[in-house]
Amino acid sequence: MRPLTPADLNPAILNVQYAVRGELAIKADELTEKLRSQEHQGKLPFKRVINSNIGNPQQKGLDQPPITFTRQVAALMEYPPLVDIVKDKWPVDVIARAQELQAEIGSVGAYSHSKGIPLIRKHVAQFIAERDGYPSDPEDIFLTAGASAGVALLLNTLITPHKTGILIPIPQYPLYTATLAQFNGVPLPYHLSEPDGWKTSLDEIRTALKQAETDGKGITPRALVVINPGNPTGALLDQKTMEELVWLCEEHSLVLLADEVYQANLHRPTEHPFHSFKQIVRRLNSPIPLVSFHSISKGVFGECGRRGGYFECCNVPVEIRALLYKMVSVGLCPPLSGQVGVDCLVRPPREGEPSHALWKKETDTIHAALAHRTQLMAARLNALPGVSCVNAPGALYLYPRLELPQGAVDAAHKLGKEADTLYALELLEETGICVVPGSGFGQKEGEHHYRLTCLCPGVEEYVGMLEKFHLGFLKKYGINS
Ligand SMILES: Cc1ncc(COP(=O)(O)O)c(C=O)c1O
Repeated sequence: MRPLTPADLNPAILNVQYAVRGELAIKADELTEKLRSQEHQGKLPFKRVINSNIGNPQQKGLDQPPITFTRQVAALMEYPPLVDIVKDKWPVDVIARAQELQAEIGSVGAYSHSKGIPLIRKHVAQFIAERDGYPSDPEDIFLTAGASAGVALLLNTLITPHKTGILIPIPQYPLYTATLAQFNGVPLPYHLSEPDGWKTSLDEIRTALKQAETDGKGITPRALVVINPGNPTGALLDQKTMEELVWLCEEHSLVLLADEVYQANLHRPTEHPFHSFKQIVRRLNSPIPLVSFHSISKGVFGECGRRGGYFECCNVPVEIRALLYKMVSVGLCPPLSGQVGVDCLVRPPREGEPSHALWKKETDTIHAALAHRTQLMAARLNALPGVSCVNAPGALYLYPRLELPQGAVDAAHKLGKEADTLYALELLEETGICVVPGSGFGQKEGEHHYRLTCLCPGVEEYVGMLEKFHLGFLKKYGINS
């Protein structure tokens, strides 16, 4: 029998790249294994690997605690007889919530409706209506296994192979480039403006559209992806830019895909508030098709392993919604534990309810820690020679820019790598800190960045390690004069 080789596989799969779990993450796993083995005891220059490469808040070593309310409801959903043990100990609103969901769902071990449990979709619609001040229809809501599943479904649905252009921001979360590669979509990159705090530039988008029109490849631009708050940049869109983006979608008949998974991660909400695209589209009375994504993975909820999220369709014709329903039904249903998580996300305890005080204390503490770390890390990174870093107002990341010595660029090229990859690899080998090089998110030729999360506890020690490494790296490769 002839052996199976990668050449036998779907070539689109071979083109998929996903840096967040790429070379650096693989190396980090190897180092974690080494730290565990007797043979390498004491031989590495650090005691633990710090996973700063991925927004995984509850990861071991980062230790962001789960929200008690969510876990109590989830526990009762998993094992309803638990109520006999906890009924005098846990708040009555937790028990009432779990019983309400049990009455609707039955066992979390059963398949549900393919779009998700109707009652939970109703709660999502109520959450959206309250957030935006405009009604939302539960029939427009699809619960998903995280936002990623929704994004993949929409891209797969919109793409006619090799002909469909999807406008994506650069830098971007590599879910988009990876999924476009998988489904043979054509990325139409538009650059965010770093000197303006990673602002979204309409001119850049128009340039990308013009290029698609004139390059003779017959690409039809079909959708505009906007990530707000941004990953990896943490930038937030202002309402004026959002309005202009909606009009641009009208002008070019584009579907707007609004990735809003970081909507609750706001470090300076008075100065940089979040506005949903749904609100802007409704306020402008715009007819553009909009699909917006949200998730239980981020915010202060951080339940990313539970795989829960939703998307809302707005101005999407009923027959297209029906096609989406057909496609999700092929996968049967999103995980029930994720759906329960979505219910807790969109229906937290209200003021006056017994669980509210603890919920507020826990969520306030996490928000404050994320904001503090972001602020401190940005200030300290900015004080380093050859580093400039936008002090991100949102999301879970910083995306510092590096001016690297020519010696480092040359050394990296000899290894067939980008200089920021070399920087990230050496950072990992010397300190155990795992970050993602900017090449994984897209950047302009000759630029270097890396993305790190603001999820690491012990921020003073952590940033101290980054500083020491950076100065040593500049010395090793010769500081540019
Ligand atoms: C911008 C963005 N969208 C979507 C996702 C995927 O989130 P989920 O865990 O809900 O699939 C992420 C995860 O990091 C993200 O950063």
